[in-house]
Amino acid sequence: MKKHVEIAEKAYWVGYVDNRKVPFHRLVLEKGTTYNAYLLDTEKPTLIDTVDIEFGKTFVENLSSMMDLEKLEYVVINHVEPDHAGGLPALMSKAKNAKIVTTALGAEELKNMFRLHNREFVIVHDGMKLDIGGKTLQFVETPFLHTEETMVTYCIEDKILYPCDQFSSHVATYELFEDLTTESITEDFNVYYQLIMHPHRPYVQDMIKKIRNLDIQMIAPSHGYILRRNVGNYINAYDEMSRPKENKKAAILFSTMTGNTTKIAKGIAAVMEQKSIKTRIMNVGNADLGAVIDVIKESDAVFFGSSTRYADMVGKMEPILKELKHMDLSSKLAVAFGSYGWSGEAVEVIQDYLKDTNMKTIDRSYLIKATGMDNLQVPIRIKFSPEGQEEQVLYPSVRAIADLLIG
Ligand SMILES: Cc1cc2nc3c(=O)[nH]c(=O)nc-3n(C[C@H](O)[C@H](O)[C@H](O)COP(=O)(O)O)c2cc1C
Repeated sequence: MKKHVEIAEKAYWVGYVDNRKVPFHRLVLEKGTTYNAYLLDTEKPTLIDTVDIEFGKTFVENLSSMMDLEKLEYVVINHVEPDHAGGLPALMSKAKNAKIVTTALGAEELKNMFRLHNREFVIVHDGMKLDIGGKTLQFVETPFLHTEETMVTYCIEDKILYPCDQFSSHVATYELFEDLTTESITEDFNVYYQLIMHPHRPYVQDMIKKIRNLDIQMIAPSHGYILRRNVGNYINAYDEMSRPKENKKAAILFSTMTGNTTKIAKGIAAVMEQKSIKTRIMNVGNADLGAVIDVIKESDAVFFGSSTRYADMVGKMEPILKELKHMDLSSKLAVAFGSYGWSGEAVEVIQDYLKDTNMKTIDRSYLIKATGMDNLQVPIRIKFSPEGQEEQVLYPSVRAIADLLIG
């Protein structure tokens, strides 16, 4: 197996090919994968990403046979997950003078994960450039692709984009370059996108806007094939696959005593409409049960809200919820919400009813697994009036739900 491969002048692949069936993110990667790291052998030698934590020692031995690691100036970490940053502990013990180049959040996570508090960090912000002596790197922050701290690195002289997880495929390739394989990589490329990137679809659109103005001749990701033929097609494919689905409909059904839950319902509607979701908002206080059921049937997502009065729901929410378990609603998302004063039992009672239906009932666990974001609160519980709490509690969660709906 080759230990390094030249990909451009003074730029080398120095990764590791893992040809096992690799357990990863609750999946088994049947075709294995690669952990692609790159060495830019300039006046200020720079490494871009490392390999999986399991292969850190082999990686460092390989690099040591190529260079004196004390001369390594920078280690760029695009993404902290241990299948890319996992070689850092082994590397940094030998690369005594190297500075770690990453985002502010990336630095915090790396310090805590690998006990690197005493090492020097260069904190990257969007658009920042770094002269590495003969080549210039430019950094673009791409949050949530794959996790929140993520960025990509572009080498201006070589016109190479190093996007870490983005544009990857899980294949244990020895050819390394897509144009050297006889097999089509389309399925592996698309499956990878669907599994890893699509849950963060809106961020893919943001990333594409940011990289569109770069002259990219090669994409050197951190898993699978390096892309240097029709590179624009791969960027267009991400653009196409991440476009929002149109014509989705939501209904917001609620009961209230004094109007606080109405305000929450209106806040939810505003966010949904910003995402071009056709939204119907309905106080079920005086509504006919049949009419409410029709609205539920024609919606793709339904929010059920009530304030709490003596530890229970108010108004006519209960008869509606009782109907749901007799209906086939398996294609629909369901969300509970409500205003409360101190304990907010109504929201939990709604949630109990929803879990007894075949709707996809969203809670915090569902959202963490679907989006990787841990700052969201669903069911949506708001103490008294939502005014002033929208940006912290209400809007981020509703935006994430809307993105699931149009994703
Ligand atoms: C008669 C009454 C009973 C209430 N009981 C509860 C309760 O058991 N638990 C709770 O968390 N809040 C309770 N609250 C507080 C309300 O849920 C809170 O004021 C809420 O913001 C009202 O929302 P709404 O305007 O949408 O009805 C009660 C309020 C009233 C007036």
